[in-house]
Amino acid sequence: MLKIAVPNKGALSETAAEYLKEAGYTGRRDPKELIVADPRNGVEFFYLRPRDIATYVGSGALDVGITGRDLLIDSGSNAHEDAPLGFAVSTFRFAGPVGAFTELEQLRGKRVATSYTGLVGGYLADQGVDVDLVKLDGAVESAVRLGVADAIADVVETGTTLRKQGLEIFGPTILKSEAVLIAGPNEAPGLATLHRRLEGVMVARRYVLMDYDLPSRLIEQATAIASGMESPTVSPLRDPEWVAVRVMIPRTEINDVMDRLYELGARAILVTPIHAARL
Ligand SMILES: Nc1ncnc2c1ncn2[C@@H]1O[C@H](COP(=O)(O)OP(=O)(O)OP(=O)(O)O)[C@@H](O)[C@H]1O
Ligand SMILES: O=P(O)(O)OC[C@H]1O[C@H](OP(=O)(O)OP(=O)(O)O)[C@H](O)[C@@H]1O
Ligand SMILES: [Mg+2]
Repeated sequence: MLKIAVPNKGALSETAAEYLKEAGYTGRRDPKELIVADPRNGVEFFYLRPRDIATYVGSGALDVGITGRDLLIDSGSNAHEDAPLGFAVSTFRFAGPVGAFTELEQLRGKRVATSYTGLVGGYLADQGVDVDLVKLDGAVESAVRLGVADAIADVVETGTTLRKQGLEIFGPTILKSEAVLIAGPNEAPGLATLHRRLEGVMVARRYVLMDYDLPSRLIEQATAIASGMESPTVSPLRDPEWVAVRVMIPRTEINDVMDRLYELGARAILVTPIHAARL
């Protein structure tokens, strides 16, 4: 059985559970369950605190896990990133009171609050900037206003939390983070299957199928607008002057591509979701 560590709460847990469900695994029904066996798929899930997942996987106690790249690096564990998963996307940034700091150097000798002392300490050591790190558990954005730090380093998604506390980001991006599949030091049979299944979920979420009819003389121009994964599927229609075309396109481009294809002369443009994929 492949032993898989999954987040039991927090920002990663809900989407991680959805990914696993869409990948065909049986998740827990009750949030109090900590261990769930899925013998049909040859795996066992361990619901753990996101911050502890890299520790369990790095030690070899569990084979693989889903966590954040920032948490993986922060842990200093022996686990490694196997695949990015495309959700819980954020950046890790320094922030200070509006107008107070413009560059990293200005942090020298200052108090910097963070929940990620491993990640931030490592980064600052690489940059040769000595600071006084203040370790907090969360809600780090309040640390400056409350006087325990001069600046902070934390997860930024929209930047709303920072702004509400009168802070602004400055200096270089410490890390671009997202949820990742991690693996431990031992070889884990079954990891390749899990990896392919999760990648399939990512593709199914990110792409849609677009079908349309087109005068056949326009196919080259249409391919320049939407080229698909390898190349569009082109099928004959009863009218020899027309063809039916199918392409995969990123969800974010649906309306732009439809507008451009319609202007070119495509008609009956239909978009359908993908439920599962193996590329
Ligand atoms: N607003 C956010 N947007 C994207 N990713 C986020 C966000 N907040 C936290 N994360 C990511 O979630 C992971 C942290 O997970 P964890 O569940 O410990 O944090 P949390 O959501 O702060 O939980 P809690 O605050 O309940 O302890 C990190 O990988 C972090 O980058
Ligand atoms: O840039 P934003 O969109 O505002 O999101 C970033 C915030 O979200 C997370 O906080 P969370 O709510 O998990 O609280 P925490 O700081 O106590 O962990 C993170 O720690 C930041 O504070
Ligand atoms: Mg949080």
